[in-house]
Amino acid sequence: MSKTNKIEIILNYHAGNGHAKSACRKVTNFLDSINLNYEVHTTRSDGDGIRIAKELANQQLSNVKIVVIGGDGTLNQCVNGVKQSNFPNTPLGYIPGGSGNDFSRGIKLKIKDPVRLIQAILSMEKPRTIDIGQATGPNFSHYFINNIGIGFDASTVYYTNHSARKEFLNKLRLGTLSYLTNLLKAITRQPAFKLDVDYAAQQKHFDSAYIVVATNHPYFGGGFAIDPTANPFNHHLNLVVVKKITGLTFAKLLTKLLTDGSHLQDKNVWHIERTDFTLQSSPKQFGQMDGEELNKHNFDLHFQVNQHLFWLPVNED
Ligand SMILES: Nc1ncnc2c1ncn2[C@@H]1O[C@H](COP(=O)(O)OP(=O)(O)OP(=O)(O)O)[C@@H](O)[C@H]1O
Repeated sequence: MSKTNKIEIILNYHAGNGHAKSACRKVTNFLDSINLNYEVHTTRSDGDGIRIAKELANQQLSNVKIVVIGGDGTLNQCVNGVKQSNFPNTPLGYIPGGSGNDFSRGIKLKIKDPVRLIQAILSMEKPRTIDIGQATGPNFSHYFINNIGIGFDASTVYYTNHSARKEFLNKLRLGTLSYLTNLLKAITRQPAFKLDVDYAAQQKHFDSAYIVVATNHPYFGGGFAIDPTANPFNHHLNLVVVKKITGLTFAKLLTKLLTDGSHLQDKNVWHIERTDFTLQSSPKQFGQMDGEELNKHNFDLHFQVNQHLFWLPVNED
């Protein structure tokens, strides 16, 4: 790629409770200081990230880099927008500005400062290929950057989004605490449900699934490593199923998950790493995709690993 002449910024100023907005200001001040042309496209409502990214990708402007500033939900929308465009391989740059930022954690993005990151993005000659997930089913077809969860973690996302304390805790930069307090609420309310998994010509049935997460990298909920072995560069997705357990057994498992990741060895946890698998769950449960609510459904989804090109300075190790 030759010299970048313009940066098209897609900004969700709402993300991270002002964090994305302030990151964008730092980036645009820097771009002004080096006289590099840019345009800021702000998302105004749900779904805008898809629309704006699709429109920009369709323009196929040469010597232009598209850079997303927002949280995981915004990046999810922009990836889906580009994939829906006539040029689905259009690379995306990303400056994390959300409250959870699980994608940047999962790909081990080391540069945190927005100005240093835009400098690194500008200096990249070739985009980096990073795994993403793809989930398809009747009436559903989406790409995801982090994970899709059914049950417990999705209930936690639901209660967090509908909690009056979320904004307050986010203001204190305590988004993870907000997630944690609502996790306790989900423990008391999430029922067990039936789950069928099809993978590599094998079937596995669960009568009492409780946490089900198909994931591209280790993290969900703002830094909890649901599967420490997942790797966004190995061209596989991981699936973690935790059976319904209660009381002290659950408390012990949760402690393992929150501390050293040894929960994967627990007899109540099942996990696989595959290029694709199918999940069917019933009755209706909450779902989440990259931290965004999917509402309640009987899920019937085929998962497969996919890739996208990113202007992101990351390595596999
Ligand atoms: N102008 C806007 N006003 C309100 N909500 C918006 C606006 N633009 C986008 N959104 C919504 O913001 C949500 C995405 O937020 P995002 O995930 O990027 O930030 P976050 O939740 O702070 O970060 P993270 O997911 O990393 O914790 C989406 O639901 C999207 O529809």
